[in-house]
Amino acid sequence: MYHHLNERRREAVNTCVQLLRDRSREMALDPRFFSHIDQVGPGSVSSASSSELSAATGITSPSIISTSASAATLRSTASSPSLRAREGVPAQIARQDGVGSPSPGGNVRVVVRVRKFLPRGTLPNAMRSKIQNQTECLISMDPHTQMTRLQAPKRSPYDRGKPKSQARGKVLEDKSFTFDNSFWSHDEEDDHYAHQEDVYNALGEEFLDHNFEGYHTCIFAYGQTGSGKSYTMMGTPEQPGLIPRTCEDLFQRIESSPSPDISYNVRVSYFEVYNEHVRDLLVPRTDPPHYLRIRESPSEGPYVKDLTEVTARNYAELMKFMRKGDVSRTTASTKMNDTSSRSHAVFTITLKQIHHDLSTDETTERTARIRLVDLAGSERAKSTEATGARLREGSNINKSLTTLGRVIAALADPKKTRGGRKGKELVPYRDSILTWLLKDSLGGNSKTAMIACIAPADYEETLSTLRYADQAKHIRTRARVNQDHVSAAERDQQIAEMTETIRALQLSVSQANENQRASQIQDEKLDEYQQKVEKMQRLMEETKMVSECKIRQLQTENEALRMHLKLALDSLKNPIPPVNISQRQPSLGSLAEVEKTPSPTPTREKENHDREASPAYPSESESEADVWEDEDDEDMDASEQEAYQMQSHMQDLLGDLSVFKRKLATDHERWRHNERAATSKRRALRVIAANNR
Ligand SMILES: Nc1ncnc2c1ncn2[C@@H]1O[C@H](COP(=O)(O)OP(=O)(O)OP(=O)(O)O)[C@@H](O)[C@H]1O
Repeated sequence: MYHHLNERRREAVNTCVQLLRDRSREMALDPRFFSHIDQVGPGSVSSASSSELSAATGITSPSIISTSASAATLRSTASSPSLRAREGVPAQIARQDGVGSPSPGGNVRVVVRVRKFLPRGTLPNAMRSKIQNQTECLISMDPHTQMTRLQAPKRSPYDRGKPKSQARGKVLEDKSFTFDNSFWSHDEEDDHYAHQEDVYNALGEEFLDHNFEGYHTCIFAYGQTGSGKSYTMMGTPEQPGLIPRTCEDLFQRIESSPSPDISYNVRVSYFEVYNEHVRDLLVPRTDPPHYLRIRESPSEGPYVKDLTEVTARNYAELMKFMRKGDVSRTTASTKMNDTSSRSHAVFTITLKQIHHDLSTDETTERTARIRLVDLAGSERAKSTEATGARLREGSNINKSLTTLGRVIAALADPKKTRGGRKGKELVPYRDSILTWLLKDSLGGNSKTAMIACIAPADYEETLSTLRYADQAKHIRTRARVNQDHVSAAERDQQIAEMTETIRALQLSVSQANENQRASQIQDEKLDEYQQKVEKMQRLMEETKMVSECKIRQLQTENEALRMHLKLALDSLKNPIPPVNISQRQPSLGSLAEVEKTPSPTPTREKENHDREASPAYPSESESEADVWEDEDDEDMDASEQEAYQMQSHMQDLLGDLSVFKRKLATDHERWRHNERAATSKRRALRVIAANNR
């Protein structure tokens, strides 16, 4: 039974290979591709044949046989031009029906690339000494089998000649691994030297084909620091890497699209994960840095909230955004790399293709996400001799890469990924920001490739990278075409719904504006009223002060009058006893003296004369006592009169005072009443203003 099944499987694969060869010849493929296919010949398909075929073509065997897009998929090979995307897309889009038609995923595609020795002048100090010690290249690659061989370094002189068991250090062995591609970028003199262009042709182009078919893709570069990740992904202006080449090819394909029925929309975002924080690379740096949050949606998986996503209308615009993000990326000079990437950078292009079929009036939308990730390099604190911030960065980089390793290990283990909920929880995506964000790319709806970058002369680091990569080969993702098919009726309904939503939104916006205006008016009124109240308060206080001053003055006056009155009454009650006349009458001698006085006043003279002439004036001979009595009586009358006048004046004053006091009390009461009213009005206005906000 098993044998029979195996036989049938072999037959099917052979048919596929034949089909593949025919189609490939039709398209005049790169000869390297044929040599690759030849490896997957009838003799070699029995063990793990499907995965080898997948390695050779980038697709899995079931899809070759069964999907309607098989012919198109066959054209999407490592070195083929993207004819499928350029020619086939319109037809395919029109042909595809249903929402996100399922298509089998595939294994993560794993390629490895070894870099050259770097010129000594360009090397950081720490690497110079390292390379001085290890000038031999430990890597060899077979372009036919795509095998990468890691040779153990020569044993130390101390251990030379001794049996392995007696050697002092660890016994190092040669190791071999087979990957989907082994890119030899060590010696340009060699025939199989892989330039930047070759890497793009073998991997980037095929992945772009997948994008035009509607698949999400992800290519990430992994490797120790200084191994060539950024060179492979970004490259240099003279030698552009995978990202700029993908951008260029993308717009070339769009611009040469033969179908006028398809419109394209390209959006781009760029972020970095630095010290377990996400930072938008398309917005200017801020101090302190602004980090973004991660959310998870049931349909799209984890995503970065509020990430800038801009539309790029042509290649130049796309490159402008790429450069802008690149400049903003966190890099630093370390002992291992002068421009070491201290963060994981994720460059994402979203390609939307909208095809409208005029004959049926139907619309088909395909959305593909192209994720290109340049990871920070794994590093050993000992090699980098990092301290402080660099050491912290290094440990965070290592933490996320270790988690990535655990995620890869879990995904590669069928026991952990198969089955229900329980199995899924075994993949520790959430243990680092990087793995959480790459969740979909690593184990979900995506076609994914890993580029393992290695240095030519570092046995231990290279072995660890190759083991990592070897494990990743076993991961299967579940990529599907992300396509929405909308009939004319559905589209009309959508438009009606959207129009309704827009109307409701406009209404709420205008309502909000009105509310804002009303609250502004309320605020202005409140301000005005407050100003009035303050003015009134000031006036009241001034009036109060004047009143107080008046009261004080009146009180003083009152006091003075009271004293005066008291004195007057006292003097009335206790009149001054009449003064003895003899005391007052001057002596004759003295009168004589008076007479002798040279110049009596004319008045006195006149009085004397009058007195003599008029009987009304008593003569001097009349008794002096009578004169004094009359004078006393007159004095009494006058002072009594004065006292009465004063008393009545005082009573008037006291009356005025009490009237004034009453008035003051009324004013005070009115002022307090106004104050209370103002306070309650203020409170009411504050409540109205708060309700309006
Ligand atoms: N294939 C290659 N051909 C020529 N030069 C290369 C190649 N790969 C890497 N280099 C050079 O090696 C140096 C280190 O490479 P790169 O900066 O890409 O390393 P990295 O892995 O990104 O390091 P890090 O993780 O520290 O950022 C650079 O000077 C780069 O130009």
